Amino acid sequence: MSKLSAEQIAVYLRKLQSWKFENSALHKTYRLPSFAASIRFVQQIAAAAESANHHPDLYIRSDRVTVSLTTHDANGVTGKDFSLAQQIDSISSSL
Ligand SMILES: C[C@H](O)[C@H](O)[C@H]1CNC2=NC(N)=NC(=O)C2=N1
Repeated sequence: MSKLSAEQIAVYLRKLQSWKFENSALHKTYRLPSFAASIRFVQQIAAAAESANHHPDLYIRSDRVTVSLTTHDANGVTGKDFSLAQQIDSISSSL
């Protein structure tokens, strides 16, 4: 899968909620009620990542989880990143 152009990324970003594109990756920080909830959220993200064979970078800081997505094999953002971002948003809305 080849990386998306800046124009394509801008179009896809409008379909997502509060994701940012920076340094060739998608980023979003989620607020959770507790550190334990952050860990549970990350476990659900991990399951979705394994199913997709597409893995985010995760930064956990107490009640905040920052998700960063890029496609290593393409050295940029691809449809796989947007697809997993949508899955992670739906996980967060079902918490
Ligand atoms: C061999 C395996 O399919 C690849 O390494 C997968 C695993 N997870 C991945 N995750 C991400 N974010 N980008 C990739 O290019 C990628 N490639």
